[in-house]
Amino acid sequence: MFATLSDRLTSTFKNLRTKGRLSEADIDATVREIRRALLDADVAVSVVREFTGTVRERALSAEVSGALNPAQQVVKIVNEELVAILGGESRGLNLAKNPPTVIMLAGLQGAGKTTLAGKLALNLREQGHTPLLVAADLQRPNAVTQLKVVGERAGVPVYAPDPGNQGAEGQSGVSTGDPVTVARAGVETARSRQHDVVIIDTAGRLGVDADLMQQAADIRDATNPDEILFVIDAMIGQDAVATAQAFAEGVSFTGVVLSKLDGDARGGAALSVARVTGQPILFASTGEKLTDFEVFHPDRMASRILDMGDVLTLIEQAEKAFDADQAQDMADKLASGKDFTLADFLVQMQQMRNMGSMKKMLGMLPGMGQMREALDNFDEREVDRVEAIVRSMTPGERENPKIINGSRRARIAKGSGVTTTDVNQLLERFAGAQKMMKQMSRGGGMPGMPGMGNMPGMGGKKQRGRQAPAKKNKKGRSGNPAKRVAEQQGLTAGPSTPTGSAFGMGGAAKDEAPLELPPGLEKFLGR
Ligand SMILES: Nc1nc2c(ncn2[C@@H]2O[C@H](COP(=O)(O)OP(=O)(O)OP(=O)(O)O)[C@@H](O)[C@H]2O)c(=O)[nH]1
Repeated sequence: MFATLSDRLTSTFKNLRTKGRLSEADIDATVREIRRALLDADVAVSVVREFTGTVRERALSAEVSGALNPAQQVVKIVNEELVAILGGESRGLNLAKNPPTVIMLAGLQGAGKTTLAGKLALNLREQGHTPLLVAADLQRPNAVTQLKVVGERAGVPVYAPDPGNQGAEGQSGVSTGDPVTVARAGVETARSRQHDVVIIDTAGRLGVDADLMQQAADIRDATNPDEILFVIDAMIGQDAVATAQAFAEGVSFTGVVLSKLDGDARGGAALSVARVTGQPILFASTGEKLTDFEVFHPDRMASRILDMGDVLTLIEQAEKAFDADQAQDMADKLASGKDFTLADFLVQMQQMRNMGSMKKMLGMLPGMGQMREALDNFDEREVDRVEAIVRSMTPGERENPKIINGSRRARIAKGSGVTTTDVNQLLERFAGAQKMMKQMSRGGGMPGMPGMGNMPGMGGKKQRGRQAPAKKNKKGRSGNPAKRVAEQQGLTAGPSTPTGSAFGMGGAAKDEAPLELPPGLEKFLGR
């Protein structure tokens, strides 16, 4: 995602001086590089012009402040302007006062609407809503079946016209051939069956055409949606703007969903659409699986583009995947001085797996752009191999790896289909990690990371009482201290994942000094 743009921008900033003042020539040279990088990433020309104009103006008039050196000042400006073109503030879905909330999806063929319908439905269901999917894409022969499959995976019912022309889900009088009638009947069904959200999947076409727009507009008029989400493939490059404008005029959408953000596309659509249409990007689709779905936050996306990581999204995904009680039990166990065992490691690994692709997760850490090659070469199967090795051990061996002698190692290797060297390496690495964990739980801090032992929540002091799982409180603020501080400051928080807490690591405390720049950026600029 934005790999090339990210590399180009970060290498531009690296060349900036960190002392003295930037001359006009320095700023012009930097702005030129930024312009090229954005154009090469397929960002719309009008957006690039506006963006670079503002950055130049602000960089020229920036006061030299004691807190930031000139390079940091430019990065800060670019970061803020990126957030602005990505839409500034993020907003959630507009939910109807009188349910059901009607959400209509629109976009070109293959944009990812049907897939998105399933992802959104799952996401809403997980939040306690009771969505109903409506198959109003009757253009493509397989679209209804596809939505049914997606609905089944998401655990969400689908209202679809009956192929036998008996109507949808046994209802009579619904023609298979009329998407407007199906959409209207779908909303009525949702109302009568008390679904609080209806998601209407509509047909796409290869290109923008009058029929497509008319059909979308007719469905809109028949169902009066609370949200019309325009789904756009982030890989379509410069066509994004014309397509978005056509849909904005044709159906007047209220929000954008970027799909296929996982591709190594240049990603220009992401950076152009919100600005050009004036409508916010609400969600991002980042893969083919139902869980490859994110709420879009302009500030976090800007942070990723500038290789400053996206630790908040990482934390949220961890919160979803991790069992808070299990994590707390682990923290308690370590704080009481007990060893972290291979059985614990297995549990941790399973929870990590629930978070999805390791590569994607690692990519959200600050500075990972500089390790892209290593990341690209990261073999997800390595995790499978490690798990297979641990699973081939007996419970006794997992509790006490010291008993694993030569013959046991050979047996484990055979059982897991690896070599004895692989088993040896894993045991060595594990012994090192176990030692580190012990040191941390005694308050010695993390080896090689001076001062971390003094961080709040770190070290051997047992936290009093059970820590509440990192969920939002009644005011909608995060229960996670690091996240709460970040929310208050509008910044990306330092690492404090449930895995972290499982290892006895807390996060930033509430009374910590305010950060001026996201931690990733500070690290990147060597502050
Ligand atoms: N890599 C990737 N593939 C995606 C993503 N979203 C959708 N796809 C794939 O893109 C293809 C088209 O997605 P659909 O959801 O069928 O698109 P659609 O907009 O409903 O298409 P029509 O019904 O023909 O209008 C499918 O193969 C999906 O698996 C994504 O975020 N990342």
